Amino acid sequence: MDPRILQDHIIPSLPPTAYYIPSFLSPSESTHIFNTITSLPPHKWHQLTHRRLLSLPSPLTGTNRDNLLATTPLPTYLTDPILTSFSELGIFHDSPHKAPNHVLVNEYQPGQGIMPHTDGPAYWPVTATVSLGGHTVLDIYERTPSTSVSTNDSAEGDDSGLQSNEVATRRPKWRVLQEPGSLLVTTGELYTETLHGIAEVEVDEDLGPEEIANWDLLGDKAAYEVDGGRKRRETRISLTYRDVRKVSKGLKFLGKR
Ligand SMILES: O=C(O)CCC(=O)C(=O)O
Ligand SMILES: [Fe+2]
Repeated sequence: MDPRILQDHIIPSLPPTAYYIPSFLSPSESTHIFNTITSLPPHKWHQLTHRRLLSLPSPLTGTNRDNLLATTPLPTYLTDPILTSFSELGIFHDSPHKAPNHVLVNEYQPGQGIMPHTDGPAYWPVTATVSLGGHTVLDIYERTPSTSVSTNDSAEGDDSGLQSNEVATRRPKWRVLQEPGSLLVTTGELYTETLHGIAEVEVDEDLGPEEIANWDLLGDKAAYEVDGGRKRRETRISLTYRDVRKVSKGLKFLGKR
């Protein structure tokens, strides 16, 4: 991470460290990537109960599901122009491969979300999330000794982190608003010591400076103020970029035809 470039984007009220950049992509770049993804054939997707998912270039393998079989590169709609911008910002500067090698693409309809979880040890502790389509609110929970935690392990559809009764009774400690075209980077203590999730609601409420940790960094506050801090969700696609620590090359003969 290059602190000189990113320091203007730190979300100050969160545990160290999260960075938020509104308008990371232009509207036309966002639309292009969104349309490319929504035009993919349905069979490519992994349908989960609460959302659908693509794990690219491939789902993690091995008993701990922590191993990336690097047989194919990431598709260009995920790399161009995003990886160039990441490298200019120095986001993966300290990571083992100096660049992300894995992307989870999550699509959420209004009313869909993801249970609180941690992103886990298979990845270098940096997650860079690009948001496309509609906005969302990421809820962040403090990790307590009694909290049962699982990792996002999304390829298997198991994204339970907190017990469901805990979710009902525990309020998130922080809320981060992710605008269309924005970039959110989570790392450090925030990555390892907190859980994050997205509530299954059709309308987000109480969007304002009191509740939203990155309110002062938003690109378009008016879009959330106009209806008194309420905003209806639309289809949102998130791209979560990570560097998987363990990479194994595919067996060469499998590539030959
Ligand atoms: O959609 C998001 O912004 C969050 C997704 C997420 O937490 C994950 O894929 O691990
Ligand atoms: Fe996650």
